[in-house]
Amino acid sequence: MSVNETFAFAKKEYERLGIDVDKAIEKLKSVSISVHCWQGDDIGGFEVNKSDLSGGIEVTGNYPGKARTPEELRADLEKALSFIPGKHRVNLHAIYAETDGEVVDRDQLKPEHFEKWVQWAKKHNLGLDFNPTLFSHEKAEDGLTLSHPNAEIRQFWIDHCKACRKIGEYFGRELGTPCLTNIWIPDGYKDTPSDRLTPRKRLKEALDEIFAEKIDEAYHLDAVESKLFGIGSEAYVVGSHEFYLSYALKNNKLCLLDTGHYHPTEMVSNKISSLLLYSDRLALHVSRPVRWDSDHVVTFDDELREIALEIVRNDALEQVMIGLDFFDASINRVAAWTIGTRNMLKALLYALLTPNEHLRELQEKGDYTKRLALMEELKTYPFGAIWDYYCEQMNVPIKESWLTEVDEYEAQVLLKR
Ligand SMILES: C[C@H](O)[C@H](O)[C@@H](O)C(=O)CO
Ligand SMILES: [Mn+2]
Repeated sequence: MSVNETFAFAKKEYERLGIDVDKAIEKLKSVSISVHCWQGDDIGGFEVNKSDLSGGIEVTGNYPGKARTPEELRADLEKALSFIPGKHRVNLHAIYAETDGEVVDRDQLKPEHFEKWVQWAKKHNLGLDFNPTLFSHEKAEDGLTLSHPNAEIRQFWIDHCKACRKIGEYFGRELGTPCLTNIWIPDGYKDTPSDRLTPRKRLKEALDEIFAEKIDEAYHLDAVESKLFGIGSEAYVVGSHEFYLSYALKNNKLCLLDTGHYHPTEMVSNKISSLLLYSDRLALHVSRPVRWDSDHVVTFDDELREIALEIVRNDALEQVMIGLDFFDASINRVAAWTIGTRNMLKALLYALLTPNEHLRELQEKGDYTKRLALMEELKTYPFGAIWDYYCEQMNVPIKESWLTEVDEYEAQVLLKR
């Protein structure tokens, strides 16, 4: 059967549940996912004086062909995006600045250092998001940055974050879509602290200074990302979930929830509706923790579907800024982007094809039998036929056919690096 024939059959199945399939597809077309550049080069960046990866995050694997230059990284991103339906965004880090061989320290970064990224984004109709990089630097060697007891080091990182907000604003003004600039810091202690409050006071003061300059939200939004622990900060992280949730609510910033940054049984899907009650917007780093914050490639698993269902059933596609955050160096990196981003979009389509109103009514009248039965039966509805049709409509390869092109790209480009 052709894609259209299987689609026609599947569409009738969903219409029987009262789903407007065409409307669901149109809605999905409007969703932009922020694709993280750092999967393409194992969070290396392009600084003249590069430091080793630090900050308590790990990239494992040594699959050949990672991008070594901005041009290679942009080419790999273009290749991956050619397999991903829809119009999306690319999420950059400050270490991806292009300074033409000049040594520019992070507190001195300027919009001009990202001009090539903006020209590229314009050419490919992409939005850009941004992150200050408060790791992989000599001034972050002891694992402390914005909360550091040394005022000079703290000021360096405050100035770096201030510079990054201006770069984010530049992205927003140039591209006509607000840039989300997300601050994550590695600050914490390996072992039991003797004082949890003082570092958090310093972080709060640092953030207050960083955000003192108001930037038009038409061009720029601020997010703060919490964490539970890192390698070397197992006992205590200054920027905990409670800290940033409170800070974001009190200062009207976006709280960014990374799905790898909570206890293994603590689900981000369970948090979204609570935040939506108190904040206009929130942000996500969708990742897949295996045993710890391992940043595995996102798969089409229960939690991904549940996150998508929470966003869709609460009509929050405009309020939740969906970013991805995984870095697997054990597989082809173009394939990693493709798998993870297509899965995020699949999960959103799955949620858009779910009779959410009917399920809500079943819950409200206490019919938990039908609620469970229907949610389970939906898992074997012909969702894949709708996804294939969507991919074909969006001129991207259907099913695993994109792998052929990835193999060719690997042979002709990646393995020659
Ligand atoms: C590279 C990112 O800033 C990083 O992954 C951060 O978002 C994070 O999740 C750290 O664990
Ligand atoms: Mn993250």
